[in-house]
Amino acid sequence: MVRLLHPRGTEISFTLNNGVRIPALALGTANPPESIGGTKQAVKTAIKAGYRHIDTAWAYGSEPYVGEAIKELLEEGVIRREDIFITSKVWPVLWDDAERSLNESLQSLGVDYIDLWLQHWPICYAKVKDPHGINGLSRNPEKENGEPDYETSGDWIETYVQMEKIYLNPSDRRVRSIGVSNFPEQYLERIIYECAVKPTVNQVEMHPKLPQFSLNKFCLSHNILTAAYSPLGSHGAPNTKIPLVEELAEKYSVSPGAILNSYHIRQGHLVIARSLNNARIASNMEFATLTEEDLDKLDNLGVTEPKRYVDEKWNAIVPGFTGKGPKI
Ligand SMILES: NC(=O)C1=CN([C@@H]2O[C@H](COP(=O)(O)OP(=O)(O)OC[C@H]3O[C@@H](n4cnc5c(N)ncnc54)[C@H](O)[C@@H]3O)[C@@H](O)[C@H]2O)C=CC1
Ligand SMILES: O=C1O[C@H](CO)[C@@H](O)[C@@H]1O
Repeated sequence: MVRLLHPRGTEISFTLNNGVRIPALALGTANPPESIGGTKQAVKTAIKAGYRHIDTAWAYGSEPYVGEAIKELLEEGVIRREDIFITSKVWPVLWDDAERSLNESLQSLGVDYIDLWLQHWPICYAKVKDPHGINGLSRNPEKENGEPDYETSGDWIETYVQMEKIYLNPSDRRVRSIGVSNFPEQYLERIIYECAVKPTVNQVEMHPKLPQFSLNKFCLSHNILTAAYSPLGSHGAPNTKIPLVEELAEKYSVSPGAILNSYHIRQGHLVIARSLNNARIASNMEFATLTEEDLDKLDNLGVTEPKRYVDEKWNAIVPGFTGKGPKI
């Protein structure tokens, strides 16, 4: 058994390409609708345990619960606003109204700035009213034939252009940094070529079964940090059951969740893991100083057992996605 003195994942941070410091490990809040109310307690537990980064989005419906947690933590004197880092995102139904997205996120979160604001997907969706949707809009609008209802006249770069305008306005302090999510290399190239502000982060699905070698190489060469979402394999955390991950958890005396998070932090990537369970929130913070050999073995799973878990049918419009669900 290897025992090393080391920090926890929550104590490690990186620097974005605009100089802003970002905590490496975030608590995810894309909780299912039936348990979304548990988000408030999870955020409070996480921050009290040492997490300093919360990942949310306009589309998750979790922002009001994150907001309630932050309000109480501020009132209790546990943290100051500047002690925590909040990431939020613009969903593609607001592809041409980033201003509305930002104002609604700020309102729901009860804060006056967001630390990192991402374009959630390079997609333009039609705006369809839905009283059960997010702030009155359908999250994933569909046509009568069940196909995704894209705004075909839209250009996904419009969202980023609107975001950078807000970020670049010196009298506007609502956003400390901007970035993207689910962007393949060729889309990043277009942003770098056509826009004034290079994204600080590209948040993508990433774990040993989807190590994103080529995208990471591209992002590293452009000083864009990659952030790993669904590190545990999303719903039900299937990656925690991988025998190699269990073996490494035993070797380092940490949980399988901590091995999966450390896999990214050890390589200089951000990582976002979700849980509503106090013990798991705490165990996911542990950090294992995985060796090069361990990392190589984990990377090899991307060759022998490749899998993408987040691949819904409306994603298929983005290069690299099939829209056919988790099996590839
Ligand atoms: N930008 C984007 O398009 C996306 C961003 N995200 C962000 O990334 C976050 C994390 O990704 P998710 O897909 O939510 O999945 P995840 O990979 O974090 O796994 C969540 C699942 O793992 C379980 N779990 C957590 N810790 C565990 C442990 N130690 N042992 C066993 N089970 C454990 C949870 O109960 C839940 O079922 C999201 O909550 C969201 O904030 C997620 C998907 C897409
Ligand atoms: O962020 C997101 O979360 C869901 C999957 O959990 C996905 O639709 C979106 O990109």
